[in-house]
Amino acid sequence: MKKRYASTWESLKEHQVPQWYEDGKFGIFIHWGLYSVPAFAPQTWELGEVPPDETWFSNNPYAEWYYNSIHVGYGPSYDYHVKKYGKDFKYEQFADMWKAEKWNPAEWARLFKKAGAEYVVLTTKHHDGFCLFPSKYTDYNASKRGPQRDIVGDLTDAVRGENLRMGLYYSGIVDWTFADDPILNNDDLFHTASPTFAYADYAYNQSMELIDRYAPSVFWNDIGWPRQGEHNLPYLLSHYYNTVEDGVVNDRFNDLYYDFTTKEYQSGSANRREKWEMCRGMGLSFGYNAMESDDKIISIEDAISLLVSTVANNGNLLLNIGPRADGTIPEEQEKRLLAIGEWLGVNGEAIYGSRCSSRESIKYTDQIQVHFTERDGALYVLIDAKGKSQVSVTVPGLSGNAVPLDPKVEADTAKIDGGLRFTVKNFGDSQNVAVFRLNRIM
Ligand SMILES: C[C@@H]1N[C@H](CN)[C@@H](O)[C@H](O)[C@@H]1O
Repeated sequence: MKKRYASTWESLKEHQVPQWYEDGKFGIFIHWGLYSVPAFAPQTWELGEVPPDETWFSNNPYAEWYYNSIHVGYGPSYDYHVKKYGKDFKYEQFADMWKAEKWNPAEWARLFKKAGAEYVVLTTKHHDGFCLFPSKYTDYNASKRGPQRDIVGDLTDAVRGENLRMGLYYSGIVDWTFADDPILNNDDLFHTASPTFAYADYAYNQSMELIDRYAPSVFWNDIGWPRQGEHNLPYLLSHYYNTVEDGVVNDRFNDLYYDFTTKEYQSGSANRREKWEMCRGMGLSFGYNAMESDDKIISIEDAISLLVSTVANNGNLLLNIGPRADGTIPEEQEKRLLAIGEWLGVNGEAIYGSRCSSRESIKYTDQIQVHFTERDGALYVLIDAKGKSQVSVTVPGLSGNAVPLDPKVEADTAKIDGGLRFTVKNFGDSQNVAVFRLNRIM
């Protein structure tokens, strides 16, 4: 019997995180839209590295913030815009320059499958208010302008065709088509952005539209929910769960409710006793930044380290790609997705369907880290060499026969000082993280 949720916080709190989200571990975030046309931002900091003040917002590394970055009227993006497009060029003009002429959603979906992702989350409306779906509530959308197609629907079909879950991102509290005072600090972000009841109804209506049209497995709201519409949330979320029984929502509804909490780069917190998700771009931006060349984005080793450390601490990794305006995925981003997929192809047994071990991760003085996951009565030991070609570490309190999942890993294990000493001489096809299975949990 399908559970039915009432539009009350009490009823919503009975919702459990579904097994597919606990098991899935790895998703692909996609930021694609008008901002992909200029594809520019200064390469400054990771979110959380510096305070979210005027310096951050006027030197915003997020290319998808291009509208606000030029709207503040000074700074690197403003200077770039004036030089490239001219002072009088309006952001909205990008709506007729974005053609997605080389876009092949089936190709994207095949790549995400090869990357070992279990779910995908696509922006349906970012802060600029441009919708990637044929919304009844605005013509400022991709079926009427630019690509002239239902981007959300076409990708949803392709992703589901590869048996992956499709999630949708919605910019709940910020929409610069309703309120576009320049945002220069977090007070602007949470309090002056879209302050009207009219916008709250708009956000509610569009969210219902997305739920009813696409039944997304993830409803990924961003930044917050319009304060004037908080009373609507129990109905919206119960409608969502009654429509998508195994759907999940994040924690960006004004801290009122969540299935999973979120971290973004260095911002946010993770509690390994709860389900959480780490999201980040491959570089400093979510939207494509043409300045972010191969040497400026996360290395393959660091991406695998991030996946392993996130999963071992009860998180999922939602790694973002920023496609070009024409619909192609930059080669350097594709290279990382394929490498993660190859690593998961060899070591995925320790990742998919695993659960957080009671053993906490260990960081050794030379930065080497050892993480643990558990699954079906086995303990997995994931040794992250952090760039070293050979490592030797003793893991206390372990015993038993440790078998590398990658047959090309050359390693010895020995009982020593009440623990197991692992000496890895060759990481085989496992980049910088060698994984061992112990068939009984000690
Ligand atoms: C996933 C990211 N979330 C932030 C808000 N913290 C957005 O401002 C950013 O553009 C991106 O969508």
